[in-house]
Amino acid sequence: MKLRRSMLFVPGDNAAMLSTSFIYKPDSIMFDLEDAVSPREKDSARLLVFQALQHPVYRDIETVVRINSLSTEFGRKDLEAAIRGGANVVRLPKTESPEAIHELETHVTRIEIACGRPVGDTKLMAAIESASGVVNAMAIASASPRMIAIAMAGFDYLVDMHTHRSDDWQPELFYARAAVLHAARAAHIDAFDVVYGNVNDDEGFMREVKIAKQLGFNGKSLIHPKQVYLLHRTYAPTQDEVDHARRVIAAAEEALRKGMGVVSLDGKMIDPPVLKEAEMTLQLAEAA
Ligand SMILES: CC(=O)SCCNC(=O)CCNC(=O)[C@H](O)C(C)(C)COP(=O)(O)OP(=O)(O)OC[C@H]1O[C@@H](n2cnc3c(N)ncnc32)[C@H](O)[C@@H]1OP(=O)(O)O
Ligand SMILES: O=C([O-])CC(=O)C(=O)O
Ligand SMILES: [Mg+2]
Repeated sequence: MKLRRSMLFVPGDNAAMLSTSFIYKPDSIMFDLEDAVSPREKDSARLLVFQALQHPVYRDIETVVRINSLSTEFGRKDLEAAIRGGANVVRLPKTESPEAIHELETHVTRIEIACGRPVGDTKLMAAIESASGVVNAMAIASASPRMIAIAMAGFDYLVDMHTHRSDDWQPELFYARAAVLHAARAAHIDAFDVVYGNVNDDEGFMREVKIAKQLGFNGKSLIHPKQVYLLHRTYAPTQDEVDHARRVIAAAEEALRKGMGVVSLDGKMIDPPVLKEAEMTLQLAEAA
């Protein structure tokens, strides 16, 4: 089980951040060449990211590169740098259709062959940032066997929807979160919740982390190192949850020995889905 709770954005033009981001131990590091980099820095950022990808400190951590859209003058050059540099995953921003993934995949395969990487080695993920993207989320999530995740991108999405982010339970994001999550689960890939932009508001960030966890997201895209720690702490099962999961598994094994399909533990039913949930809790605790 590859743990993907935290995917930390690192602006591709920031040499200092590129050289230190691994110390914060996010599950994945995402070097950004898109919106965190101004147009005049795009070329130098691409070179910095190409070099960072090859540094030994990034050998043991999943590296992701957010490229510019292939319809821009930067997209194809970004993709060359990401694949030749050895990025594990390419993140396509503002994805609206499965055709965009097919186009991306054609270029990825061509570049892998050209640079001698095994075909299929580079994985893909898509950020969903518009109403069209949300409506097409299922087709996007299942557009390629290279797809490992889709991410809900709240900033651009809420602009497209003519609204803005609220506090509390965020009704403006509910449909999109649910749609992206269902698409990911149906395609058996991971799902990331939105970036939280106020790095000084831990309480607001934690509110969103709890929503994401409760809905079932694997994790969130992050923009600041302290968000990594806060998120990992919330996603980790508590000792009580681990103890309970162990008791559920023991009860289920006992039931199996006795030939019973369903038993009760502390008055609560234990059946196959309850057992599966307990196993997932232990897997998550072990991986964390
Ligand atoms: C809607 C979107 O597209 S979101 C994606 C694009 N946006 C991004 O990529 C933004 C990424 N985040 C950042 O650039 C920064 O965190 C900012 C600009 C938001 C805040 O930066 P700062 O004010 O410098 O934060 P702060 O002073 O708290 O940083 C503390 C330390 O963490 C480092 N740090 C901050 N953010 C990051 C990051 N994303 N990755 C790596 N290191 C980081 C800083 O370099 C600093 O290191 P130092 O103590 O060694 O000097
Ligand atoms: O992709 C992301 O997570 C961030 C982003 O661009 C957005 O919210 O518009
Ligand atoms: Mg965006």
